[in-house]
Amino acid sequence: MKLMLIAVGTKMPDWVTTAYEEYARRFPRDLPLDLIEIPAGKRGKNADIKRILETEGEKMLAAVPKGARIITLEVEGANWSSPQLAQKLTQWQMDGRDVCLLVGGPEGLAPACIAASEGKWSLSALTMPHPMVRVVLAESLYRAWSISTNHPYHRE
Ligand SMILES: C[S@@+](CC[C@H](N)C(=O)[O-])C[C@H]1O[C@@H](n2cnc3c(N)ncnc32)[C@H](O)[C@@H]1O
Repeated sequence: MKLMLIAVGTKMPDWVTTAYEEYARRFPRDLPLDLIEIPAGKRGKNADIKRILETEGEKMLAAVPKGARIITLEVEGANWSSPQLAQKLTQWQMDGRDVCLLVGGPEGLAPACIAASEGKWSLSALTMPHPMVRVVLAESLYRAWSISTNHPYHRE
């Protein structure tokens, strides 16, 4: 099984890329965390935000492999503790389907992505900038993996 982070936004600041890769590179071979960046639509003065969101959503869903489980990152989703996330990760691994984690852009996720979601995950009740979400998500999943494998990274 693989984890795929499908996120709106390219050209992240260096600190985001460095921090994200610091965690992403730690995942084991049998559970890689792959990143697919979806270019954000141009948000000019008279931009049609609804259309931009729809286009971003279409591109995100097109990047999801057939049969994969879609988890959307949403402020109003469910809060999972690290041990709960570790349980979810173990269940997902047993189930064998790839897991796609969808992170929206400045206006959030397209309705089509939310409709396709099999689980809504909130990292916090606070709204975070989408570059920050990548970093917190990668660390949280890495910690969950470390709990599920008794790796010493996670200490109570
Ligand atoms: C800047 S936020 C979008 C804010 C937008 N006003 C909204 O309500 O969705 C960009 C993306 O980051 C993710 N995000 C931001 N904060 C989050 C949180 N606390 N938990 C989970 N995902 C979050 C969501 O996927 C969101 O679509």
